[in-house]
Amino acid sequence: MASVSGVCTSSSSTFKPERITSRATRTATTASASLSPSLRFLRNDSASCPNRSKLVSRPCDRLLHLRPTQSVAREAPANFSSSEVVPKESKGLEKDPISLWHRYVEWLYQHKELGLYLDVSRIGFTDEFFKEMEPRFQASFRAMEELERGAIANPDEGRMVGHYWLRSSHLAPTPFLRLQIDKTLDAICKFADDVVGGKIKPPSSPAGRFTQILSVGIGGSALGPQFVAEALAPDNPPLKIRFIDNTDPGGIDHQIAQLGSELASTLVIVISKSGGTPETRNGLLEVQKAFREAGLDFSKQGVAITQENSLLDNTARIEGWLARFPMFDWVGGRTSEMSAVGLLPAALQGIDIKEMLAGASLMDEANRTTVVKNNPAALLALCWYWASDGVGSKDMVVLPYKDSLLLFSRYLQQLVMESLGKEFDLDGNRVNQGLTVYGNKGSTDQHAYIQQLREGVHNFFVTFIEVLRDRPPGHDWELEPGVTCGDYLFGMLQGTRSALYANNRESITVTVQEVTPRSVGALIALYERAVGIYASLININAYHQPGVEAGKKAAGEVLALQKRVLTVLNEASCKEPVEPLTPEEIADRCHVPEDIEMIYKIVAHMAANDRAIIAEGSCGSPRSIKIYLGECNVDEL
Ligand SMILES: O=P(O)(O)OC[C@H]1O[C@](O)(CO)[C@@H](O)[C@@H]1O
Repeated sequence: MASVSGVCTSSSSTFKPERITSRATRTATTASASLSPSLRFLRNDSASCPNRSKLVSRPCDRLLHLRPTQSVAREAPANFSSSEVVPKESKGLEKDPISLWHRYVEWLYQHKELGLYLDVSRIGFTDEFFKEMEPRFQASFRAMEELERGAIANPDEGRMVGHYWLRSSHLAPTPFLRLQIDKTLDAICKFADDVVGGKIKPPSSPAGRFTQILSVGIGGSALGPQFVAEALAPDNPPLKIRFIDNTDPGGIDHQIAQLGSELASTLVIVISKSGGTPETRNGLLEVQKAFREAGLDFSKQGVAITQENSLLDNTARIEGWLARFPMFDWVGGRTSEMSAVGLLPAALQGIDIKEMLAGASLMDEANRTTVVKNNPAALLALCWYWASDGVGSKDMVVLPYKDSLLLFSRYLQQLVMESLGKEFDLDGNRVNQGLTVYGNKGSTDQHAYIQQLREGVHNFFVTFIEVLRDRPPGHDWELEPGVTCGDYLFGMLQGTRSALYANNRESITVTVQEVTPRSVGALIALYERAVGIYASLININAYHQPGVEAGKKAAGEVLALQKRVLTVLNEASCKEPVEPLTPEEIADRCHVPEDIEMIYKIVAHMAANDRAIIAEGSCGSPRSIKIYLGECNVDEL
């Protein structure tokens, strides 16, 4: 790969993962030993689960049977003895501090070069569980290996899944793909260097160079860049970034208004893999309108990141936009942070993208070992499976104790939930799988919902993200004798971890030295692989999102219905005198009486936006209203 100077500082690295080993006697928790007989049956009795011994591809039926038990627990009345309904894993966690210390040391994973640690000691999986899962992990490692070799790992869409190649192009299955990856990276670096260096400049800005980025995209075409900008952008980046990630006109207006006269020095990056996502298209049209109104030529400031020949790509090509970068068919939106989607905005903000790639590559390498205890992604998947019974029975609360990692949980929400939340498994069985992710940051959340986590409904496990370095060297000070501000943050994390565990709430802790491009790249890669391994354990396709289509289709139907409503209203409004209509009358004239409720909502929305007038009644009593259009459009009659 050509090395590029400037914003794309090149880095080389060698990899040597290392596990902290200990001669201390292993004392894993014996959670199951102290469970009631029936609860122990639920967790450990493999004889009762015929599939258990040959668990290669689907969650054990026995585990699926946990769902009713848990809904009983949630719905139990206040006077119901909680000990009768508390799920099995909330009991019997190891509490002896010395045994816990041994468990901590025994299971602690360290990646020396990345300065990353993974502590799974506060998840109560047993040795038996670990052994039972081993063959399934070996199967998932084989699946990951095939995926990396270019297998069609997304069978529904007939696609390869190649986000791992983006940071190690030599692994791409064909020379053509390798070339595509390397060429794109070089093009990103060159473009970013030229923009930051002022070689590529906006045509009519007094600043004489680009000062702002407006990123238009949604889902995987926004969440990674948002997370990385928050985590890594310097205090004074060469270009500041803001996002339009919705079709909310108010939000779009706000972003454009905030840019003000700097619109003239704004680089607009429109990101959409498919190139046809309505929210992104709308954002683009709104921004183009703002450019027109400001007398600016959008094409000189517009950049597209999309698949070749998509609608967006063709638009950008025909209109002669400033630049176009490819998204590859084999990279999914939610795993696209290391493609042009994430790398271009990052490089433009002065973030060292080669370090991000190096961190991800090192993490991928570590996750290729087939020894579960030495494989951090597998350890995460193991914990998720244990904590949520392999069926998502518990939610994953992600708590980074670092402001700059605020958006990590939001980023993970899509990565995990769009990947794992599936109705059917790969064999076509209805499984309704998933793993719910939420969280913001510590210690802030301690003053919000952690009260419930400690004492309320026990439907979660926590992942703490710890950052050891509080501030850059030389900036720290003691705000009271012997104690810094960062010590408080550290204390809050450790205190919460202990307090939750004391109340049988399990947790994982991921620790990094600092928030750097390298550690952020590694974190992304860690979770991408954990999702892949976990998906394989539960036998689902992590790389498609059929469920999203239903909402998109329904939205399209609403808009089609609105057009029919407008036609009917226009006809009535062109009459002399004007004929205001009730929702029922509109529904009848549209020949869809069954859509009356939606028609009411459509006219109420139109009235709220001065596009229709309520002649009689009020929206509080839907049957009472009569509505017409303020203007009659004769051309449409
Ligand atoms: O990049 P696109 O094609 O605009 O899609 C945006 C997002 O929409 C989805 O397809 C569905 O919500 C996501 O998977 C994707 O990240």
